[in-house]
Amino acid sequence: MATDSWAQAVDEQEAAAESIGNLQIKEKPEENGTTANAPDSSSAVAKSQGAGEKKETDEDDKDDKAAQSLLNKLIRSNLVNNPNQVEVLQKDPNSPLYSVKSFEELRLKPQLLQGVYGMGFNRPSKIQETALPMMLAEPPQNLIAQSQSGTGKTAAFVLAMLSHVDPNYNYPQCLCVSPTYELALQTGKVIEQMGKHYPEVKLVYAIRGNKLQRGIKLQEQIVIGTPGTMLDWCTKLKFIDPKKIKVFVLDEADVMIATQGHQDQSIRIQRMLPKSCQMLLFSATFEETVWNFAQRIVPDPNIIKLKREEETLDNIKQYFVMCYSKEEKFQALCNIYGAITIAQAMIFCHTRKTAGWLAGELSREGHQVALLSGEMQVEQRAAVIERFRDGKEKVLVTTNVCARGIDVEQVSVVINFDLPVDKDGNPDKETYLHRIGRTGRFGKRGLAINMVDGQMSMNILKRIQEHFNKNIEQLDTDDLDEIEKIAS
Ligand SMILES: Nc1ncnc2c1ncn2[C@@H]1O[C@H](COP(=O)(O)OP(=O)(O)OP(=O)(O)O)[C@@H](O)[C@H]1O
Repeated sequence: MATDSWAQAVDEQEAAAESIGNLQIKEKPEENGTTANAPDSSSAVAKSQGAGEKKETDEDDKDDKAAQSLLNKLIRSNLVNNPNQVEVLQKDPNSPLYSVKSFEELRLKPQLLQGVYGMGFNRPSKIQETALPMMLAEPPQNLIAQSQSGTGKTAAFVLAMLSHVDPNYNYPQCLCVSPTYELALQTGKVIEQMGKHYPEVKLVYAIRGNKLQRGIKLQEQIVIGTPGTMLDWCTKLKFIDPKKIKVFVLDEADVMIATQGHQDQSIRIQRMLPKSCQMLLFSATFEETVWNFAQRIVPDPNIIKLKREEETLDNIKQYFVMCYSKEEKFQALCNIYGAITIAQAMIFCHTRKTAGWLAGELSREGHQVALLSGEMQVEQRAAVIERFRDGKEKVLVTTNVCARGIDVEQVSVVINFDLPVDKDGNPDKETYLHRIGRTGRFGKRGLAINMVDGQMSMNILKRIQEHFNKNIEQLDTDDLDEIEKIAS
């Protein structure tokens, strides 16, 4: 498919594509330590956007934030190392700002300290250094915290919730709302792990499918769930007495506001809570809409921000190859593979169809190829990325939507089989930078090869080049000596 016709191809694909709204997680939370009243997984599996809510657009055109966020959680095993400094805006600028370098300084309950160390945490992460003293202060302080995924936000608010509950009282004291069932489950798992040595504290999931008998009052101290069910449990069903809530956490605020209705439901829950209740809101990004929402949820907040480390194109050698069809592009790719040793490469295509075709052709050529495609469920996608990250496959072919926001650290070669363009056919510079660029963390050199297949894509390439003011050299893939040079 020529790049020029991509928009049409996407349209066709969208018309035919199935929604990926049925992302499912099968596992049931473990029941050791902090006890979880999890619903039967077969009945409780809800749609990622909430059962019954129709997704507005199809996968190839939609930035499915909830799925991305979940994927990142599933494949991440470590803290993201961010060299930036946290910015702190205190409610009361005159009060001293505490920051801790160890968990001991927080004077946690011994059971919780044991839980924290049991999870392998040696010291607080950058965001935790400042957020934890604020959250654990007396009287408790409200907090809005923004930092990219993987910087330790979940662990921080879980520790705050576990510290504030009183296990002697058998009623809900902490509410935590998450945008989807799957994200709620992930947080629930962290609560269970961290509360492993604190079995008196119990947890229940307020999610569609967890049907409780009418008239009951919850005994669990922590309720985690999606906003709609949580609201019903506080209002119509009265399983929770909102007046007794001490801590209210709103997680993944940026994902939350992407779903119509979640904002209103969250605000309605918040309005029922007592003035003394501690309000905590977390977000990976902080655009205007998130900020407006955050201010409605959290009165008199302290604010902590940790800026994302910017990617750059320094240290990246960029080339383009002139072709006239996808077959020629494939041939050029084979020539490159024939001439240089590529440990691992990521190849980006516009559509699932091209990605599927290319993966098939490459594997016929004997390459170990992994394909990341939109129709896969989120867990399958996580498994593919994990295998690739572990080096089990050497080539990962994907569409941009699938791979957006995912860092596969060791990849030194990125191939744009199709150049990234936005819906209007303009160069998508941000995506280009994200695909090719590197942060200080992976400061090693990289190689980027762009496949151009006509005048239109040549124009796009020129605009990308001008924007970044970095030269993209032409590569003649029929000349083996020339290809060899790029690897040196
Ligand atoms: N202090 C710490 N020391 C070591 N590892 C930590 C620490 N805090 C959190 N982690 C680990 O780092 C990873 C990211 O943490 P966490 O999930 O809390 O981040 P997050 O900012 O909430 O990101 P996301 O929203 O994507 O989950 C997890 O694997 C977590 O177990």
